[in-house]
Amino acid sequence: MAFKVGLLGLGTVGVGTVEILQNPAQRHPLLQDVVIHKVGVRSLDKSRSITVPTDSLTTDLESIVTDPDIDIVVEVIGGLEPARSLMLKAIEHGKHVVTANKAAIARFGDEIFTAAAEAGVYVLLEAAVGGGIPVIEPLKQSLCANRLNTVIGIINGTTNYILTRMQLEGGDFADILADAQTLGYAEADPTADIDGLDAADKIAILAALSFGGRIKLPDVHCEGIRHVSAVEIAYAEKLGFVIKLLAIARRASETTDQLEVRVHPTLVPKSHPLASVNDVYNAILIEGDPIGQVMFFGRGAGAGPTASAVVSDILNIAALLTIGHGEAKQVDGKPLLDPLLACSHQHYCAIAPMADLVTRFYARFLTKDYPGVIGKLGTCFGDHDVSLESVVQAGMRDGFAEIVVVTHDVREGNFRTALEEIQALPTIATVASVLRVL
Ligand SMILES: NC(=O)C1=CN([C@@H]2O[C@H](COP(=O)(O)OP(=O)(O)OC[C@H]3O[C@@H](n4cnc5c(N)ncnc54)[C@H](OP(=O)(O)O)[C@@H]3O)[C@@H](O)[C@H]2O)C=CC1
Ligand SMILES: N[C@@H](CC=O)C(=O)O
Ligand code: NA
Repeated sequence: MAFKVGLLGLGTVGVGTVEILQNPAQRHPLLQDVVIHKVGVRSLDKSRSITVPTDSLTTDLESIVTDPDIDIVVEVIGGLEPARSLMLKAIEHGKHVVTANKAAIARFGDEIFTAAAEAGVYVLLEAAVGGGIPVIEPLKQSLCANRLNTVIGIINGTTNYILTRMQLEGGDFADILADAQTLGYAEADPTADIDGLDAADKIAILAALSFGGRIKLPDVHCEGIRHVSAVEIAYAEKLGFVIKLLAIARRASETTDQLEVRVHPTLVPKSHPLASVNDVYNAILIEGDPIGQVMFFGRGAGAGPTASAVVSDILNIAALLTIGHGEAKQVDGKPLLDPLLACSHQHYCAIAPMADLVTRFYARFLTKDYPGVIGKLGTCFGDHDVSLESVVQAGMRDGFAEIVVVTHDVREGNFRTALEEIQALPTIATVASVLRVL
């Protein structure tokens, strides 16, 4: 039995996918039953590192998603449109969909999964989060017996690559970003990586799967790495931390159903398992009851790793088709979907305001070098219940005394109010940096 794939996109991930499908030896035998029927691209003239039959290449992507011969549409063009419309049309035409497109799923997941449930088809997205790391399928299946509490991840390969190289070798941000683009890690528009938007899309998807409800993307607090300077990386190092762009989703407290869902650069203690996740590697640490902590680690971007996830989704669908998806069990004339593989959440999760977040903070101040400055800082913080774990007067910078503070766990709203008062003190020249600490 041959299952026909319509591939939308032949860029980094599309090429990686073709490479696996064209080389089935020593992989799962089911791969031999999967054939690439058509490939949709923007330009027919572009030179490609792989060869596909010229009569399968087309710029008419609509003809792929409506082709009655195609069983599975693989969407790896990226972006919002026409990716959204093409996926919806494929579903409407009874095709299963595999996508790596976290941006489209994070924004249009409701519409896409509702349409898929209506049509009795699967939309699988293992490649959309953590590239090659299996994390979507484990959340849906292997971990489904757990009450999950926390998901913390390094889930953007480009920023992890940049931060790692900044930490290890200094180096110019723009040059390092250019390397990440050459290696195929970055999005078509790398601001999605640098400003944390790609990680926000991914944590919204992970939170929805972990906590059983949809997430409104604007509810995800999102900060990127533009303001992480070499100075902060050096201070973090001295204090026993590394700086990572973390994406965090967790229950805000035992007593409410509210979640925290946020992305921001974070000082991570060097002893923490996420601290040693470097370069393009991603890792997702999940905590649940009764499993405790479990961590997934691997390459979060790049052609081969991402294609590994795409092809595993194709094979999952091929396996279901092999045993006769839709032929045996039907409800209202529609094929019954495996409830552990399909997405069927209806309600939206409530997200706690950032002001209520309880966390540690790092802050760096430039002050006039008068006696009593540290005391004034301490008083402002103390007035707002912000207790300090360490205060270091580190030296002079640009004629100002540099003071670095790390707090205990405090309420973010209180910390920000104290910071406003501190900023207004005549002795304070600048609040040079504020970062959260894990
Ligand atoms: N790169 C990575 O490491 C990862 C990427 N992803 C996701 O995978 C998806 C694809 O990424 P990637 O492979 O890097 O992207 P690329 O930019 O490398 O490739 C995009 C492909 O889609 C084609 N394409 C784009 N728009 C259109 C259009 N309107 N009509 C026809 N063809 C179009 C392009 O055609 P042409 O070649 O003719 O220009 C190209 O072949 C994205 O959603 C991305 O977020 C997920 C995980 C990792
Ligand atoms: N641009 C993304 C690619 C994978 O999703 C990243 O850098 O992680
Ligand atoms: Na994955």
